Amino acid sequence: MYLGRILAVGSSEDGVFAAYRVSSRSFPNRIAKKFEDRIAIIPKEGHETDVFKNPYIAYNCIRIVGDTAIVSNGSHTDVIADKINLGMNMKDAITLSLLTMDYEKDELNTPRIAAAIKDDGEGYIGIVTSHNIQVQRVPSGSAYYISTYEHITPRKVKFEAENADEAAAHIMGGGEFSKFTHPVTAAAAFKRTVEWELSTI
Ligand SMILES: NC(=O)c1ncn([C@@H]2O[C@H](COP(=O)(O)O)[C@@H](O)[C@H]2O)c1NC=O
Repeated sequence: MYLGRILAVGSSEDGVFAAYRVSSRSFPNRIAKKFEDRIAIIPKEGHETDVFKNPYIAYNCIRIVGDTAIVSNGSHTDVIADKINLGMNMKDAITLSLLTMDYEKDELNTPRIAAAIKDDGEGYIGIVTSHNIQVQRVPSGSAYYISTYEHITPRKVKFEAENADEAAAHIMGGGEFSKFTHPVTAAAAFKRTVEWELSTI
């Protein structure tokens, strides 16, 4: 089954995570690139001009703002992160940003999906489509995912990861996520004790 872009957030006794996967039929020549406090989705070398063919394929997919990790499938990652950085709560920051930026105006009306999670395990996950907007709490001790196509409401999932590398690997093709086609690249933030660690595949 093809789900398009997929994100997941959650927590267990092992730690707190935010994870992201690009699955893509049209733009498979992309990688996740790690910076100090963020991970970006960018074209592979030789495919840089793809960003002029489609405005939705290069963006920060994960940002860390203090105790909070933000994950999304587009430029709204930065809008949400900036609002949280200014003191807005996660629910309002996600809802307001999804409402304002709306679904993507491409041939598929691709939804925007987003989530944020604090290092205490409390989070929110949401989506805006052409016909709906939904933002839902993620309680500490649970994990949820959502995607741009097919699974367009938050779904509880067993997410097995003890660090950022394992979280990126899990969403790329472990457990439930192994059923979903066209994996391209993945990214994850994980916090066990002191610092958020970041990983890419
Ligand atoms: N975020 C992304 O990485 C991303 N990749 C592709 N899209 C959009 O989704 C459309 C369909 O792409 P695909 O057939 O690869 O799933 C693309 O034309 C583009 O407008 C994206 N936009 C949202 O998911």
